[in-house]
Amino acid sequence: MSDLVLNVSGISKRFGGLQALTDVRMQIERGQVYGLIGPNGAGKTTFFNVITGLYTPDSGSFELAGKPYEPTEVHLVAQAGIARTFQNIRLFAEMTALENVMVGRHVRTGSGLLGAIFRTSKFKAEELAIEHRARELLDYVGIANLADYKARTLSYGDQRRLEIARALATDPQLIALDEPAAGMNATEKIQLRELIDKIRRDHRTVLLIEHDVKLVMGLCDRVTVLDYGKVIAQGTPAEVQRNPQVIEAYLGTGGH
Ligand SMILES: Nc1ncnc2c1ncn2[C@@H]1O[C@H](COP(=O)(O)OP(=O)(O)OP(=O)(O)O)[C@@H](O)[C@H]1O
Repeated sequence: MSDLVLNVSGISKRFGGLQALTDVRMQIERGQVYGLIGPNGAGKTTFFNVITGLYTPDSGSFELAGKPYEPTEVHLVAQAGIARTFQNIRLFAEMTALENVMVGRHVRTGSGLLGAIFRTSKFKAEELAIEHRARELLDYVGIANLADYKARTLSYGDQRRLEIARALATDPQLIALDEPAAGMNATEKIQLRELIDKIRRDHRTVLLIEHDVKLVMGLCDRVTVLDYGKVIAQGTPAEVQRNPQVIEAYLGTGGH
């Protein structure tokens, strides 16, 4: 039996007169790197925003790891098990790399505000554990040496790695990466690819929106192609690349 992490059924979203998503369906299995591609304005970001609670869909439903999942409020999304990065990096610029990851980890801890105020022993032990895990994650994404630097001083590629570390810190069922390769140079892209590969080898599940078709085709297990908010193809990269609708709508334009 397949192990579905995210089951998307019939998601539609309209903005005024614009139908941004129409009946989008998708099934993402555990351990997959799943690509979502499409020309500009196809609805990729809208879909991300729907699964991460920023927009409410007009119709359709989700199941996350077999349970109904209603992303109604942004802060509940990480708790439910979806972590994301953003097209325009959103780190806490004045906090260190380590502190940024620790913030992500706090989603999974319990001693709460009173524990923090009174600095209970449970709170202190928990903080130490959080710091330990955050350091492990910085090491995992390859920037352990930058732990004490403010996020804003990191290179672009390292800031993207830090965002991924922060997302992983929430122990997500699904990590959603919104154009992680945007603005990266060739070397950074190779490193990013290696990192996503490693994340998959560790049996984590990744949803990837990306304009870099080469990266998507080389990395993803399955791909969904959106055009004008509709799914026009779904399958392995090889299947999708052969699909005439895809060639016409997207790959044929050569512009992405
Ligand atoms: N908040 C909004 N209000 C109105 N229209 C919106 C809103 N968000 C997105 N849209 C419209 O919905 C359509 C899909 O946009 P979306 O940003 O999801 O596409 P995309 O595939 O992510 O594009 P890109 O590759 O350019 O980022 C576009 O026509 C866009 O103008």
